Amino acid sequence: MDIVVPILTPFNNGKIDKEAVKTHVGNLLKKGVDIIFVNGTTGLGPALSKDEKKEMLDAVLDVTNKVIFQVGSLNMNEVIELVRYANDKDVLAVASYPPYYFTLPEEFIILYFKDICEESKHDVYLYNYPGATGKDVNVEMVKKIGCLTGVKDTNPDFQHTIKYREVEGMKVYNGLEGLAIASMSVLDGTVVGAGNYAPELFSQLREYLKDGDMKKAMEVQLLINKLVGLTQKYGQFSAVYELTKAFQGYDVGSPRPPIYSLESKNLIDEAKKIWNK
Ligand SMILES: O=C(O)C(=O)C[C@H](O)[C@H](O)COP(=O)(O)O
Repeated sequence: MDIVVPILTPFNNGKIDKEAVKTHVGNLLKKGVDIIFVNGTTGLGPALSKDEKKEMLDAVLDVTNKVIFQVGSLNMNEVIELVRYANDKDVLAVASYPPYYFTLPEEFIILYFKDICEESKHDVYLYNYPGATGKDVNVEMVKKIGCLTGVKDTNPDFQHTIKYREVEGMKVYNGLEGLAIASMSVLDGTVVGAGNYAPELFSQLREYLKDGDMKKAMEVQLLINKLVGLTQKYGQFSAVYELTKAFQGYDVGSPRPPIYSLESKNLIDEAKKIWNK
């Protein structure tokens, strides 16, 4: 039952604040988080330069090697450079979303992941996020790619996620907070952006599941849903920064445009009414 957090990327004056990264990672691990997913969606991965992606990896590795390093890009030279960079590092895996924006034949997506596997000394995971990339790398494609050993499926269709279990030995996660209770019950765990600001809730959820207390587990899941729903009302990728500061008690800088900062006291007031931590 892994709790994987796609860590936010803390910016100060447009630059990555490495000390804030280290403080945040250290706190998350103390609160029961098992793995840090670097350069994911919550981490604004697609909006980072290749050097910033490396910077984030190095900052997190200063604290832990329980890292999945997301390397996806539309520039294959950058993807390969990031994979090679990770080859010299101690990480659990590299991961990538499929090439987005362009309409591509299935064969090109298969070749993309095969090229990454060819270059990587580490396990290679799929970050499947059809809602954002417009591509669904389903279990049939995963079988054709033949070298992926893990998947984070950000997908409200839990049947779709479960189908990856057909691939022997593959680590399977779902990336939606609303499915955390299901992911921690029958998958290898959950990947949750809300884990940045409420790691305690996912740890609590896991304990209740381990104890077989489904009533309490569902209560925590419904509380998580309320918090995530609130962030979506304000703009979830900006709200994560404000809620992390409010609930975890340290500054994590701000997002960077086009993900603009939120200056909203209402968000914090409403969030504290939901979760009186
Ligand atoms: O941030 C990441 O990298 C994650 O893995 C978690 C989810 O993939 C994203 O938070 C997107 O979630 P939604 O926008 O709510 O669909």
